[in-house]
Amino acid sequence: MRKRLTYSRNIFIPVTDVCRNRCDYCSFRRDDGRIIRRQEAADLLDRGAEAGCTEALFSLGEAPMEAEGFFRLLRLTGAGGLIDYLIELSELALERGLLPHTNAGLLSKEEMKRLAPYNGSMGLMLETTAEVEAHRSSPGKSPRLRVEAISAAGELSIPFTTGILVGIGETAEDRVRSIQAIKEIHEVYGHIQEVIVQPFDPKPDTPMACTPPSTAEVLAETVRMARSILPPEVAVQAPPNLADPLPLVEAGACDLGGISPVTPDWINPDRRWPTLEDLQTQLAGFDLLERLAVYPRYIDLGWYGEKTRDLVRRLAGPDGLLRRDRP
Ligand SMILES: O=c1nc2n(C[C@H](O)[C@H](O)[C@H](O)CO)c3cc(O)ccc3cc-2c(=O)[nH]1
Ligand SMILES: C[C@H]1O[C@@H](n2cnc3c(N)ncnc32)[C@H](O)[C@@H]1O
Ligand code: MET
Ligand code: SF4
Repeated sequence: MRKRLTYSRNIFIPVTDVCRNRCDYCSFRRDDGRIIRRQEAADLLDRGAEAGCTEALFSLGEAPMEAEGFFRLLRLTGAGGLIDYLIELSELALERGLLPHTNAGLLSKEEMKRLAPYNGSMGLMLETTAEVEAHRSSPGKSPRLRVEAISAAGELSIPFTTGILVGIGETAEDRVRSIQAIKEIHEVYGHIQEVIVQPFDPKPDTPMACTPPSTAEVLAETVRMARSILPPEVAVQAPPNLADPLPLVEAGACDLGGISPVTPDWINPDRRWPTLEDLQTQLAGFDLLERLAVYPRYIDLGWYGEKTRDLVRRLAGPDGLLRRDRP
């Protein structure tokens, strides 16, 4: 049988680039940040729906409420608070047939509990369990806090995406420890649907502009290590806009993550996603299958937001992937 690779057709909605952290590798965060308005989000979501997308990835700076000036930006939207606004945006996505997946950085357990009903799944990158220089101005990248937040999502039975960022000053042993930490959390709660092996990509005008990214060999070795440590039901994801996917798939990655036909990857804006036709060519010999924001196993378990239930039922086929003959 040909090997199967999954991906999700998504649209990337940058909610706000205001962030309390300052990661040395990040070019997404802005001092003079902005917030997306309802109408802008609705227009993007309309375009996503038009292009056949099934997932809306909402990403934003962490705890923007703690950053100066955000209160004024949020007031422009008329929303009562950040979580209220994220819920409203999720509703706009659901109305258009897109399943929300939110990665907002650290959220409290109470915040996750409020937002989860409107999300197919949620995400938070562990990044690394090591104390790295790149995170010296990012209190929210504390490994302990990230492990606690991923665990809290498990207590809430939220299907979860996490991962490691490779090449930010961690060692090979640190990468093993990071993957082991994810495995241990999953052993307790069983909610980790995928682990992203995300290569650091240098950005101009950031403190890490001149830091060389990891080599293809290190990335492939990291994927192989992750595949050997994580249990088989946890997918290893390799984003195809940041590195040649073929060696990573050969090393054990089985998912390509979100691929947006409409929006750029706002975190890596100069790294265009390949088209599906490109991927079919690059990955000849593999079957590319479209999945939803929530993996089949969690659809079976009923572990997805209750407000997403009708849409999940409409989109999912008998195998839990995207239904081909959609009504
Ligand atoms: O928890 C998540 N982290 C996400 N992260 C991390 C992840 O590394 C990716 O899926 C891709 O890297 C695409 O570059 C993103 C980072 C990006 O630069 C772009 C998209 C995403 C998407 C997600 C996501 O869906 N969930
Ligand atoms: C959403 C995720 O994007 C990742 N991220 C942030 N900046 C970069 C970069 N320069 N290169 C690669 N990934 C990055 C982080 O891992 C974050 O958690
Ligand atoms: N700011 C969050 C984090 O780094 C979400 C992704 S980066 C925009 O965890
Ligand atoms: S990576 Fe996320 S947490 Fe770090 S500065 Fe960028 S937006 Fe903030």
